Amino acid sequence: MSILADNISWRIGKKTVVDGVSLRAEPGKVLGLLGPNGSGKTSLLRILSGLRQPHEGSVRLDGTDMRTIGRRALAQRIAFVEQHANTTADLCVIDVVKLGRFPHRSPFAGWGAADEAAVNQAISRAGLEHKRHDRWQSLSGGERQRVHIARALAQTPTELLLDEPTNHLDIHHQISLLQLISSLSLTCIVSLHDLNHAAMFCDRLIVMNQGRIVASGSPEEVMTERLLRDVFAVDARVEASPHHSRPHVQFLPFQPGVASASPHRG
Ligand SMILES: Nc1ncnc2c1ncn2[C@@H]1O[C@H](COP(=O)(O)OP(=O)(O)OP(=O)(O)O)[C@@H](O)[C@H]1O
Repeated sequence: MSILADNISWRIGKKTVVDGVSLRAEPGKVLGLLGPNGSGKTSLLRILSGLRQPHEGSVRLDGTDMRTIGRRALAQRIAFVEQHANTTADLCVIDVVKLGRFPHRSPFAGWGAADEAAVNQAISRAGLEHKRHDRWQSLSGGERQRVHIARALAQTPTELLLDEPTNHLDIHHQISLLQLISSLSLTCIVSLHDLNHAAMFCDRLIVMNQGRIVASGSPEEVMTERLLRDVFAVDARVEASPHHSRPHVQFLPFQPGVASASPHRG
């Protein structure tokens, strides 16, 4: 067991954004978080990362209530790559990645061999060796995204949470990032919009709608034509891929003259 959320809810004003969510994320497995825009994925990830307290329910890390774990101890084990992460300071790639070591360093300890190894491995895994001395401001959106992922890996977390990490990446880097995530022996929770990538690389999937979990299970159990119609308001055919045997979704065009029902949001 690694992350266990029990019946958590979070509200803003009168709106319940996360509504009675329970989940379990396990070491060495990738849990995919799916759902239409505004269904509560980011809000849930912020709670699971400890950035936000749920109004109801609890999150446990290896059985310990997260509220009783100090900020530094939390930062030593959970890395969270947010969707619109930015860095305004005038830093180079290597400096941003080094920030990932911050939770592990004491004020009196110098930069050690473990720090150096973690940063180098993270830079290499994110495919950024040739960019390590480039300035942050000179990077493209996708390169910046990969630097944030490298910073999270340099943190050497046991839990890695990523909010739409493939957003700005070209297809090569999307696939290589998801392959990297699925090869790590960490507890990973990743929100994704690409349903085929989710089916290919996640061990289990959770689908959210209006703050609630409406489906969970293996990609085969979750990725059904009915769910795609009911939750995402798309007509699609789902078949086992002959190449990787996971479900593969083929989307059909909306019928002319038939208004597509957009997913219902609160
Ligand atoms: N701080 C906030 N103030 C007001 N509304 C908020 C706040 N945080 C979240 N919400 C609302 O809660 C809902 C869920 O937002 P959230 O960002 O968690 O959804 P999401 O599933 O990650 O969406 P997307 O796929 O578009 O990134 C949205 O309607 C959003 O506007």
